[in-house]
Amino acid sequence: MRASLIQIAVDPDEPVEDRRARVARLVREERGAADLVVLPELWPVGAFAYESFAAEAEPLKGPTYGTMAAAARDAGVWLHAGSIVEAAGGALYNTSLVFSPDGELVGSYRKIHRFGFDKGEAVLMARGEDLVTVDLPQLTVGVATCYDLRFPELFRGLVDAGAQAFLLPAGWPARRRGHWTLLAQARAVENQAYVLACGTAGTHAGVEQAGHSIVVDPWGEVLAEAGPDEEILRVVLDPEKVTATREQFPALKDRVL
Ligand SMILES: O=C(O)CCC(=O)C(=O)O
Repeated sequence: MRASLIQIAVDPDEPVEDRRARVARLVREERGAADLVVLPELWPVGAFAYESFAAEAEPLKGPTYGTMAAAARDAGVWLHAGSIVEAAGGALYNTSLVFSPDGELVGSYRKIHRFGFDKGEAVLMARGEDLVTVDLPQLTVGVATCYDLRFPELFRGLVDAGAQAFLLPAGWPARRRGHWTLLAQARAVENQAYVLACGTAGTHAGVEQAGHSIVVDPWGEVLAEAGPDEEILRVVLDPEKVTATREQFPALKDRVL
């Protein structure tokens, strides 16, 4: 299975509408090169652009949904379209969208762990409650978002639900880039699963982004890692590797708690 992670630069000078069109073009250009495309967290607005969340909030089936459904269909790929600021029932959520190659929504995930402590996303957004997995043709993927990466119990829950790979869109700050790489490898090793973690590039709302999107295999080896700027990472995933790793080193079977 060929996967492409598109590490988008989120530049406050680029209007959201233009970025949507540009990202849709980038997804379409993966036609024939990828089976699965992954985008970052909140790339339309910027994960730290808190003051724009309300203005850029959209219903689940809003402009990003429409543009990304069409891009998935045109590219003929499974698309994790990153996340949007979703407006629903008077609240905002950080919601990820996953589309099939027919452009059908096959999964949506509301971020469970909101970042910011007593500020920002943590107070502006409501918390998701449900774990989400999606069955791709050869691989069951579990979905998590950015700060979720720090909470291993969420990933164990996804493994219990059948996940063999984790798709993690993010808007991770450059200041904690070391944690990002370390935690991505840790989640892969402890769960014997692929980690596909796609971050943003650039600086928005005064927060320099780490970039450095990363793909880690079930043994913890880094298959590919981006630099700090906008970039597309292309990797080949082997679903058999998950089975083989779990059989040859069956640590998951020794869980007690
Ligand atoms: O945990 C971190 O260091 C970054 C998390 C974050 O930026 C987010 O969830 O938006």
